[in-house]
Formats: sequence, C-alpha cells, structure tokens
Amino acid sequence: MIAQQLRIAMLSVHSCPIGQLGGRDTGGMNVYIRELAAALGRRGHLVDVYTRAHDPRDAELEYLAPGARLIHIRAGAVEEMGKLTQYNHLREFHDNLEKFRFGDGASYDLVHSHYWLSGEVGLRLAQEWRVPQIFAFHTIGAAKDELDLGENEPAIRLITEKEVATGCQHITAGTAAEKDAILRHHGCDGANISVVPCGVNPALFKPVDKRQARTALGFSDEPLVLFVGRLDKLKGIDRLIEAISLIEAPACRLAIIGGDEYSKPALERLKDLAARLNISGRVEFIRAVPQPKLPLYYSSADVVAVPSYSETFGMVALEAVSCGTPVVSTDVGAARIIIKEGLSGSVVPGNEPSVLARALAPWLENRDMDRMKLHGSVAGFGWDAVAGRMEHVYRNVLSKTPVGVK
Ligand SMILES: CC(=O)N[C@H]1[C@@H](O[C@@H]2[C@H](O)[C@H](OP(=O)(O)O)[C@@H](O)[C@H](O)[C@H]2O)O[C@H](CO)[C@@H](O)[C@@H]1O
Ligand SMILES: O=c1ccn([C@@H]2O[C@H](COP(=O)(O)OP(=O)(O)O)[C@@H](O)[C@H]2O)c(=O)[nH]1
Repeated sequence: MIAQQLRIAMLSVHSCPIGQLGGRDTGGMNVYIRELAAALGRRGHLVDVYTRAHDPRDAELEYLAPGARLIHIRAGAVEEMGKLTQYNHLREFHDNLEKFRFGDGASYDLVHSHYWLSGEVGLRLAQEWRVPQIFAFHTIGAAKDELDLGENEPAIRLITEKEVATGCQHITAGTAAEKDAILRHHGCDGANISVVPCGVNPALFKPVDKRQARTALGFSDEPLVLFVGRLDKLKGIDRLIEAISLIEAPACRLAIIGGDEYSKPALERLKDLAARLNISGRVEFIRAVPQPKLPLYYSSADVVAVPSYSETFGMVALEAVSCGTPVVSTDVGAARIIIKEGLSGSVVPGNEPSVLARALAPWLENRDMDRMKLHGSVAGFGWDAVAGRMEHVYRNVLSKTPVGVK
C-alpha cells in the first residue's frame, strides 16, 4: 500500500541547490532540484534535499518551500571543493547524513539521487533503508568522453556511473535522446528509464519590454546576441565567438553571462580568442548573474545562442523562449522540443562557426517579435507539471518494488 504523501530523500552532494548559478559546477541541475523539491512540497509530499556543506554561513537546515527542506551535511572541509576530491568524502557524507536523520527522526519511501557522486551515496542508503533509488545522470561521463574535447572524465566517474546505472531501481532522463544515450552506454533495461523534462518558472521568466530592459542594464540599441551558462568547454562558447566575428551585417554585439572565480582560466581563454579575432570591442563578458535578474538580460537580447556540443536538456533555451526571445541552438538536449523552427528560433546541426553565423543573422534583422506568443509556446513546462510527472514515476517504481526492498 503506497501512502498518499511520499517521503523523498533527494541527494545533491556536489552542488548546492541554492548556490550561485553559472559557476564551475552550478547550473541546471541545481535549479532542477530546487524547483522540483519545492513543487513536490506544494503537492503535499515531504522532501529532504541533502547537499554537502560548502559555506560556513549556511544554516544546517532551511526550507526551500513548505514540505521541502534543504540540509547541509558536513563532509570534508566546509569550503568549495572539486568534484573528484568530494569523492573521497562520500563515506563521511553518508555517515553524517545518517547522524542527522537519527536526530531528526526522518525516514523515507525512496531516494532520488542526482549526478554520479550522489548516486554512489544513494546505492548505500537505498540498500540500508530498503527503499528504491531513482537516479538522474544530468550528464553522462561516457557520452562526454565520446565528444573528444580534450578533457577525459576520470575513470572513477565512469566506473561509478556504471555501478549506479545498473544498481539503482530506476533512472530519470531529461529527453528521449538522453534515454537512448543511457541505453547505449550502460545497457540498462529501457523499461527502467523514464523521460521527465526539466521545467521553467513562467512567473519569473516572462517578457520585459526590450527597450526598458536595455535601459535598465545599460545596453545600447545595437543588435545583441546573448549567451548564458557555465564557462565549460562543452558549451561551445569559443565557436560562438568565432561565429560573431563572421557576422558583418548587421553589426552586432555578444554578451556572455556566466563564470565564477573558478572559471578564470576559461574566461581568459575566451577573452584571448576575442582579441585574436579583433572583436574584443564587440564582446562583453558579464560574470554570473543571479537568476531573478536573468529575465532582463534575456529580454534585452535579439537572440540567445546555445552553441553547446552537448546538453542533456538545456534549460537556458527554455528560459529564453519563455522570456519571448528566439534561440539559435545546436541540435542538443530539448532544443527541438523547445524551439519552433522559424517562430522561436532555429536549430542547427552543429556549432561550426559559419553555420552558427548564418543561423544567427536573420534573428538580428527581424527584431520585432510577438514575445508573448513565444512565452505561451512553452506554457506546458511549468514545474508543477514536471512534479506531477515525477510523482507518477515515483508511484510506479514503488508499486513495482519487490517485497523486502522497501
Ligand atoms: C552540459 C549538460 O549536459 N548540462 C546538463 C546538466 O547540467 C550540469 C552537468 O551535469 C554538470 O556535469 P559535469 O561535471 O559533467 O560538467 C554538473 O556539474 C552540473 O551541476 C549540472 O548542472 O543538467 C541540467 C539539468 O538536468 C541540463 O539541463 C543540462 O543540459
Ligand atoms: O549566470 C548565470 C548562468 C546560468 N544561470 C542558470 O543556470 C542554469 C543553466 O542550466 P542549463 O541546463 O542550461 O545548463 P547546465 O549549466 O546545467 O549545463 C539556468 O537555469 C540558468 O538560468 C544563472 O542563473 N546565472
């Protein structure tokens, strides 16, 4: 008998759902966990999100929303830490999580773990608690390696991902393409993988008058291309800068949002590239911007570029369209689902600079859009709908869980 109210332990070891976004390791996954947990809480469930304590200013426990708690667990020094180093502290994370749980008296129906580090902790907890573990990759290490971008993923990630993929009870993927990639790399049973898309908050990501937005941010009236995201090689920002250098008419500017103190080498590389291409004066590097301010930036832009080599979903494209701004994206993640060709942007086969340049140019000329129409085109992606689909997955998994596992 499955209770109406589910008690969910969500694991987000390596990255805090309320951390500053756009940093080295803080992106869509953080937003996903924060919003999903809050939406499940609104549906009457109890969600505890466990993350590694990384900032001494953070309280041990805080509420993301009614029914959704965020708990910082000590594992290693309370400071920022590389992902690989965090692997060495997973046992401590597990033990301190259990210490917290005993003190608090919490118990759970299921574990939903995010990213391989959490998946590793989830395997142990699920076994000890005799509940199912549902796992989300967010990015598949083996798929990243396949891209051959000159930075191989550590062997321990690849091994752990396989262990978790085959040892968990169920997997959630953001798109059907991610599900296919999981099947290809890890050969799990397709029946044990559900596709649940990411979402967007339409009350936050809505169109602002372009002129007002530009005035507020101090942008000129020149055609503007915007990039938003982590300064990761996978994002193809270098390709976008090259594309901008190829666009002669209309003359346009590129604003790049993202990056923290750990992204300095990437930032320097991109600045050097812009200098070598003689377009430094046309490229503005804006560091990470808090999410509540992003609608102003999206609304200022004529077009948002997503030049990624790969995305499992790609929430920036969804947020941009929700703000009424067209998106030119490579054919990655949910791009083909989010972007209506010719109406809300265009999808290109790859990030070859000349291809990107050709795709971007028309959106810089056609500058008067029915932005509310674009906003409405992604109305089905609200977080409550995502939480509803996730609840369905949870209940299905619980109904199939053999006696003795739960
Ligand atoms: C590039 C990509 O596929 N991003 C996904 C993903 O986001 C991040 C990614 O998983 C990072 O992994 P990596 O160590 O391999 O760089 C994590 O560190 C970040 O925390 C993730 O935010 O997940 C997003 C949500 O599912 C998805 O929209 C995005 O396309
Ligand atoms: O300066 C920034 C850069 C990014 N983001 C947020 O980070 C997320 C990026 O998610 P996406 O899925 O596009 O990429 P990821 O970083 O997960 O690979 C989006 O929700 C953005 O709104 C942000 O708030 N501020």
